[in-house]
Formats: sequence, structure tokens, C-alpha cells
Amino acid sequence: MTQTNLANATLFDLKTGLSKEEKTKQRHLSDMTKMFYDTKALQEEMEAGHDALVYEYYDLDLPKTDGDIQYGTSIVYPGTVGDEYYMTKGHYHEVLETGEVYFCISGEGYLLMENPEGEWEIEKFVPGRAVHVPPRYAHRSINTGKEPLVTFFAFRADAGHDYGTIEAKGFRKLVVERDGKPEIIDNPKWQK
Ligand SMILES: O=P(O)(O)OC[C@H]1O[C@](O)(CO)[C@@H](O)[C@@H]1O
Ligand SMILES: [Fe+2]
Repeated sequence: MTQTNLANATLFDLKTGLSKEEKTKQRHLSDMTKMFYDTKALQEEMEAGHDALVYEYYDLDLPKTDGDIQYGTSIVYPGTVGDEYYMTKGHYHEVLETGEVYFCISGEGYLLMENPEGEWEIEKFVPGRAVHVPPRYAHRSINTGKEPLVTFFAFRADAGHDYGTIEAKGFRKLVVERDGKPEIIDNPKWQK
């Protein structure tokens, strides 16, 4: 069989979610100063020199056309800022009417979703579970476990990422650790 150069294949390690063939994009605490609600706890981490790696993911160099699919793995590491679990920044798609699908490979956590009307959904990530993000929903991965949360994702390649709204308002709900267990609470800073 002739080897075409069209085929795009990437090998991801099922345990770490990482690939030896590609570089990840990394987000450290210093990239997330507007995202966690307990700004004092974040400040203390930074002052103590703990600029921890919160998550990393692949943004493969694929054509950003409406006919192509962007895919990769996202790895959110275990940890908390204050009592709020490590999470991704979260974003709307610039092409708002585009969805996404996630497949949890290992770890445990949630996918938090919210639309511009303030309607929200939350779905549990457990290994083997696929989660659908409907068009118009912002989405954020949250690690509530003690191991890395490894997911595989796919979305329309030209969807783009709009961080502005989430940076300004945050999500309506937060996921925090209370008595050693995850709890979904209202975000005191959120308004419609
Ligand atoms: O962009 P965020 O919210 O930091 O999330 C990290 C990455 O996870 C994904 O949502 C996975 O699809 C990427 O598109 C995104 O850039
Ligand atoms: Fe997305």
C-alpha cells in the first residue's frame, strides 16, 4: 500500500495522554490568574513560587476549515487553588454554533457547560464515557480526582476559541472540594 502523506495519525499514550510526536500547549497557574475564584489562594501559590502546570493539550497543525476536524488529547492535572479544582480556562467557540465531543480516557472529573442565555449543564468524566458539547455551549474540563484527567476531543477545525466572555464573567457554577468531595456551587461573581 503506498504511504499517502494525507493521512494524519498521532499516537497518544493511554496512561499519560501525551504523544512523543507532537508538542503540547501548556497552561500554568500564571496563565489562569483571572480564572480561579479564590484570587488570594492563587496569589499565595504564586508568591510561594508554585507556578504549577495546571493542564496541557494538543492544538495540532491542521487546516482550520469548516470541513476539517481538530482533535487531540487534553490532560488536566490533579490539584486545587484554595478549594477549587484544577480546570481548563473554558471557552465559547468563535463560530458559536459548533459543538465538540470529548472522550474520557482516564481519571475523573466533570465537563461544565453553559450557553449565552445562562443555561448550564454538567457531565461526569469517567473512563470510557463520551460527552457531547452542544453548539452554543462554552465548556471547561475539571479534574476532581487524584490522577491526571485525560480526555480525547474533536471539534470543527475552524471553530476557534473565544475566552473573553468566560474571562469576564466566569462560569455560573464552580466545582469545589468540600469535606473531601466535589460540590457544585454558584459562582458568587457570576451575573447574567
Ligand atoms: O482552550 P481551553 O479552555 O484552555 O481548553 C484547552 C483546550 O481544550 C480543548 O477545548 C479541547 O477541545 C481545546 O480546544 C482547548 O484549547
Ligand atoms: Fe472547544
